[in-house]
Amino acid sequence: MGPPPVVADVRRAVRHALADLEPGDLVLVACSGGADSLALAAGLGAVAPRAGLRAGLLTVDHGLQEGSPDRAADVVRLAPALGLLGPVEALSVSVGISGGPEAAAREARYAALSEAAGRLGAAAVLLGHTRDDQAETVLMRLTRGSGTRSLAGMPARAGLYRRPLLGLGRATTVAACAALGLSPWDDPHNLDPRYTRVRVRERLLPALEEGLGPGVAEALARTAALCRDDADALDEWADAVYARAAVPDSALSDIGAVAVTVSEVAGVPAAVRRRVLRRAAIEAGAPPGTLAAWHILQVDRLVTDWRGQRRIEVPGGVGAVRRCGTLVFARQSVRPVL
Ligand SMILES: Nc1ncnc2c1ncn2[C@@H]1O[C@H](COP(=O)(O)OP(=O)(O)OP(=O)(O)O)[C@@H](O)[C@H]1O
Repeated sequence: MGPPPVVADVRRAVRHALADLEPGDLVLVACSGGADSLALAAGLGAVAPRAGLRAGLLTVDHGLQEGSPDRAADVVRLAPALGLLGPVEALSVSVGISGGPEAAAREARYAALSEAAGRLGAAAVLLGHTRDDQAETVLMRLTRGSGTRSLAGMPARAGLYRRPLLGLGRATTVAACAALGLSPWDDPHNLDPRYTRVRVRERLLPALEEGLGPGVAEALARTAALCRDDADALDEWADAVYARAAVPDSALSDIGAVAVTVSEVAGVPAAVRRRVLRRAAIEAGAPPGTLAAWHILQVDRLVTDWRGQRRIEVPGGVGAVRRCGTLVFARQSVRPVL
């Protein structure tokens, strides 16, 4: 008799996500002890031996909640029973408060996971995000007025990180844990309505399903996948335009400034042009995370309708300045040199 269907679903998803790895490669699962990452850890433990992969586990103790060291210790103890026979580590991080405790904890967590993965020579680190997490992410971004790249949600792969469970619902991971006799940890944050994500999960999505019928989460996840394809195509197009439009001027690149020829970008579709401008701003030093769509819309007006307006400031102390036939992006500190 095979495993219960929900357990088989998780294993299939893990197998599919790891299909390109070579025997002997090390795969680590980032496990909080919650249902999603616990089901994922069990899936990895079952799949790795047959694929000839080495499998280990990382759990992060943010030190923000009472009992979190005990939770981390429980996860570490459980790992061998799940079939994870490679390195298993509990990583302690100290979390600052800038940008809110949620964002700070996430940043510290990814830094610790990346450091450990590098030190241990891992070929991949698995994260337990599910289709429901994806739907919540897309809904939050939709209501902030995002473009296709942002509506594409979380990628199945980014660098070392992989998200094998993006095609499965949270109900599957909960059922898989139950079928395997595992007791996931319930993060009290997951019920705290001060968090936007909790309100989206507990109130907004249920209200949407009540009003519009079931399947909203699946539909949002499908939208993310479609947006990803569109965004990838537009990025490729924008790369080609950028290669033509960027002015090869060593005096500019020496000081980290970037210039774009206006006539090369003026005639291309707005979605492509905005991507070119975004890339130029980033190359001049604007931090991608804080560069919003509306910043780029303002910069775009320097191309399409610039009478009167010559300069737009974007995050990171970077300004875009229209100078005759070019748009120059430069940090404030180097502008006097220009
Ligand atoms: N304390 C932890 N230790 C190890 N891995 C963790 C921890 N917390 C979260 N993760 C990993 O991150 C995944 C997503 O967790 P969660 O949804 O709580 O994070 P998030 O803050 O929304 O993260 P993201 O920025 O990736 O969306 C988990 O399934 C797990 O793989």
